[in-house]
Amino acid sequence: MTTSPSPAGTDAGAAPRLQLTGITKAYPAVVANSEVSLTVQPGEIHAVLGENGAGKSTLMKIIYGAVKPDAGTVRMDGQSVVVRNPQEARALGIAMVFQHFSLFDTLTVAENVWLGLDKSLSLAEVSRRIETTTREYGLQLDPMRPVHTLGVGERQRVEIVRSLLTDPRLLILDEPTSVLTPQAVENLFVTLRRLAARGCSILYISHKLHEIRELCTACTVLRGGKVTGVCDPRQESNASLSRLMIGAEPPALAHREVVLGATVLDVRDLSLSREDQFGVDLQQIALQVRAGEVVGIAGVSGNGQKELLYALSGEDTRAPAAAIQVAGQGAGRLNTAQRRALGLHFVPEERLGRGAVPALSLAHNLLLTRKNAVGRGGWLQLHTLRAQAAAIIERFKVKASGPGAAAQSLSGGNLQKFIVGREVAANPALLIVSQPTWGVDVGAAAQIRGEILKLAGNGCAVLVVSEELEELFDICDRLYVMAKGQISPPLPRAEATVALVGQWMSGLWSESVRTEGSAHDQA
Ligand SMILES: Nc1ncnc2c1ncn2[C@@H]1O[C@H](COP(=O)(O)OP(=O)(O)OP(=O)(O)O)[C@@H](O)[C@H]1O
Repeated sequence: MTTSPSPAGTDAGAAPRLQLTGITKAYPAVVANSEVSLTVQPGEIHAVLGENGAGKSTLMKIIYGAVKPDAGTVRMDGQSVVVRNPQEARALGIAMVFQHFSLFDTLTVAENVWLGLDKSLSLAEVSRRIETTTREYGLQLDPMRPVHTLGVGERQRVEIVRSLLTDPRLLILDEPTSVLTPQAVENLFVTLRRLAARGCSILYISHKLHEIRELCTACTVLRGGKVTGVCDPRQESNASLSRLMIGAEPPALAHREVVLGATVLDVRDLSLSREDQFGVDLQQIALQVRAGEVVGIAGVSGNGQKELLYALSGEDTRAPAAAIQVAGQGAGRLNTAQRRALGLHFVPEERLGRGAVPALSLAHNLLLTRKNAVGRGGWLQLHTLRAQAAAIIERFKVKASGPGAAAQSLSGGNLQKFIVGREVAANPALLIVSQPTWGVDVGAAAQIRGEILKLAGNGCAVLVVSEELEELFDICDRLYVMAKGQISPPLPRAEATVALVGQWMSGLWSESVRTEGSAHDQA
């Protein structure tokens, strides 16, 4: 263990809320943290910034007692502590919102929150507190909903509310805003500033540089497991933060000429009743995507996107055949494999579980969506699989020990790059992708968006479902907005403004279509 001074350069006075010194953690294939020092003052909102695989999540899990460091010391309020598990962390007043959720699907929101608290409160009291907290912080959440009926954005809200209820002294948020709408992000920031003003320190991981500059007053940058800089993000630009983090600025997206081909996805009058009590009924959905264009679906999660994606991907086969046409064929009743045979490839929003099997190698994970390495008699051509996985790793710059690495050993952003890469590299005729750059760093986000545009340039029809308006504005030629199970008329990119799309997110498109220009933000 070392006793090197804090790198933050903050002056003495009250002891730092958290002080890490010389934290090191090695995995067989990589040193995830190497001699990391980090100091967080009471009431400080401190960003941890770094490219995918830089070691941010590992460091946070060490603070929270979920991963044991090989070396280094942790001090809370000047006292040396050894946090052996999350219970001990919570006893010290440390709360954490994870990048991957740790919720029980079959239980309700209130039951999940209750499980994470000490059991001095009754379930009814926990439900009441959830209602008060969600109201106070403007986070919509029904305590009685079973978690399996929630979209990812809503699940994230459960995790955030669960942490808030513990009244933490140090709150760790690992990419909390990846699936929140701009309004929800603003609400969250109000919450976090209020918490900080009360003296709670916050460690904030995000790949969104403008958020870090808006919210955080200190920032530690990691690269390859080492601290490469400590700065005040308010004094930095997006470009300078990018340089600190990846050594360069992300490349600008190349502008492209859109050459439209035939309609590849044609959804007409698609109505489906919800399959569970808390789902959303799809009502008369109509949308088209032509070869060569990128079409976006904006909207707050939980407005039918999940149900629509299930119906489009073939996980739900209840739609009338003609309601979903893929490449001119009625596909409503086809399963996922049959739709894939028509050229439809799909990237779901949940990376682990639906997008990848965590315990399997990257090479074997290819088998989920492609069969070209399965030989006659069903024998696997392992060398072909490996070579395909290696090509994706290389092309999408996925940080992994190789094609044999288990999906769960990858950092969140690197797994996302691999899954998107797997589907893009399959050269689909129709790519449907949900939250394409969720959790990836600025360099990788630019790369994934570039690959999506290139695919469209080569004649692929692309449908992107995203809660990030900026992303949709960046890559889409047309936009639809989903609200309450319905879909808006298409909106050309040139006519889409944040205010108008915000208004449509509350389902108010018929009014703005009638009284053009009267849009004001009601979302
Ligand atoms: N359980 C594990 N087994 C093996 N390697 C691991 C494990 N957990 C993390 N790693 C490796 O440690 C490195 C750091 O991962 P970590 O998840 O901390 O990165 P990160 O900065 O949070 O990335 P991201 O922004 O993509 O979430 C990566 O190379 C990752 O593959």
